Amino acid sequence: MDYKHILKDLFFAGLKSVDPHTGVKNYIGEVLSEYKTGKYETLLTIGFGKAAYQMALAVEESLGDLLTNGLVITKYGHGGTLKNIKIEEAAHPIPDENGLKATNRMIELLKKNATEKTLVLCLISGGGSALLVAPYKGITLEEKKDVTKLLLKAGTDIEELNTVRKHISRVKGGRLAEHCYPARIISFILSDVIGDRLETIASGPTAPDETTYKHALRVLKKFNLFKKVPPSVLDLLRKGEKGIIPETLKKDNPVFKKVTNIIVGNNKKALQAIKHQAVKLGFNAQIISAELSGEAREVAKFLANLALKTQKTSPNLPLFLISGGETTVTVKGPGIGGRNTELALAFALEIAGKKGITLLSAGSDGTDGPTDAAGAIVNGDTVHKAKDLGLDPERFLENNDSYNFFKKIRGLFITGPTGTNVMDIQIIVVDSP
Ligand SMILES: Nc1ncnc2c1ncn2[C@@H]1O[C@H](COP(=O)(O)OP(=O)(O)O)[C@@H](O)[C@H]1O
Ligand SMILES: O=C(O)[C@@H](CO)OP(=O)(O)O
Ligand SMILES: [Mg+2]
Repeated sequence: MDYKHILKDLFFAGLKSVDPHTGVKNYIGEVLSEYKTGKYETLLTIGFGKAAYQMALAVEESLGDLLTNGLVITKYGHGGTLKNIKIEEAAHPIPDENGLKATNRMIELLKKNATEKTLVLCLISGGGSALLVAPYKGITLEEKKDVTKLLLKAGTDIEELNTVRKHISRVKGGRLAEHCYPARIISFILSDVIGDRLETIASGPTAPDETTYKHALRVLKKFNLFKKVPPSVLDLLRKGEKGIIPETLKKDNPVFKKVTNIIVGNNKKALQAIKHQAVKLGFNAQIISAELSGEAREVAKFLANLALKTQKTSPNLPLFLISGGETTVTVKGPGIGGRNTELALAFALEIAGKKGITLLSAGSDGTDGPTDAAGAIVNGDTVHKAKDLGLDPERFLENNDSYNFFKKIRGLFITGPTGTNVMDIQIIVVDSP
């Protein structure tokens, strides 16, 4: 049986359950009832992230003319036009001038409007760290871009990456909430972080930060970046460590008395919907974890072993094994790829020649790394198919060139931007050999 279409349908069923538009509508009542207490004169919407436009659209549809003003920043190609909320587009994952300008405008907007009588609705989704960009005094945008590039390439996980980003920013690590003070803030958050850690999603602009300058320096040390990062960045972090400049906002800060953070969708919800749909189609299904992390090719080995073992021992075949999370790739080669195509290629090598196992691995946002694919679909024939075409799969993996590998063998899974963003999803179907 060819499971490719079923895997794709299941993936889309998962995405539907974490549609940010629906997520916002599910919780908008909280904003409305707060606004209707009569305490507020101004209702402002701000937002940033890959799902920002979809979230803003839901807000405009729900609140209409109650909205006073708004500005959200999303990734290029993810925007649209709204009546009351201005949509700006900027670069991700490396920030750019557009992001910087839009963020400055957002800070101005907050400065002008933030009073006790203002209710700020803040729409947060993954990608926000790059899109909401305001380097700390003494650091230029170019320097910020350099640090981001270095950290991404080094294979930092999102906690580590954002620990550094939070400490060189005027808006991350709770500092955006400070710009809103004394206004009331309700943040709707679409989580693309393992464990839904508020301080990590989009670098926690409205959440208390548990990390310190010391932690940020530790990250640079761990990845041997002391000599590589711009001196201004090292200098700032060291000043922070010595207490010369203030820390990011901690949980006892009075600013947070004004803030409510609400998660409106996450990876786990998508996995549950996939399981539900698989069962509805008459299959057995099991969620492995919504917290997969680690080097993509290692995670691939773990999943392949699990699938092979399941094939040998489970009485319930065909069985769908569902997982999610966010792996990391330490990019050593010159190739093109993302976490999902890398994982899929490594998985294909592990199950080469075996019958009955198919994997789909894809980014829920529809973009895997700097590519136009969401991920890839592989089975036991993938490696043979490549070899028949004269390709060396191991070589492609070594070069971190998984995108080109799948492009050549037509194994890419392409969806275009999906409008949502809840990390990555793997669905494996295990059938008898
Ligand atoms: N050649 C490559 N092969 C595999 N992964 C890569 C490659 N180049 C970059 N990446 C990975 O892509 C990730 C960024 O992908 P992206 O989908 O934009 O991230 P996110 O979904 O978190 O915003 C980084 O973790 C980086 O390690
Ligand atoms: O914005 C961010 O900090 C992260 C996590 O939320 O998202 P992404 O990995 O998509 O950049
Ligand atoms: Mg992605």
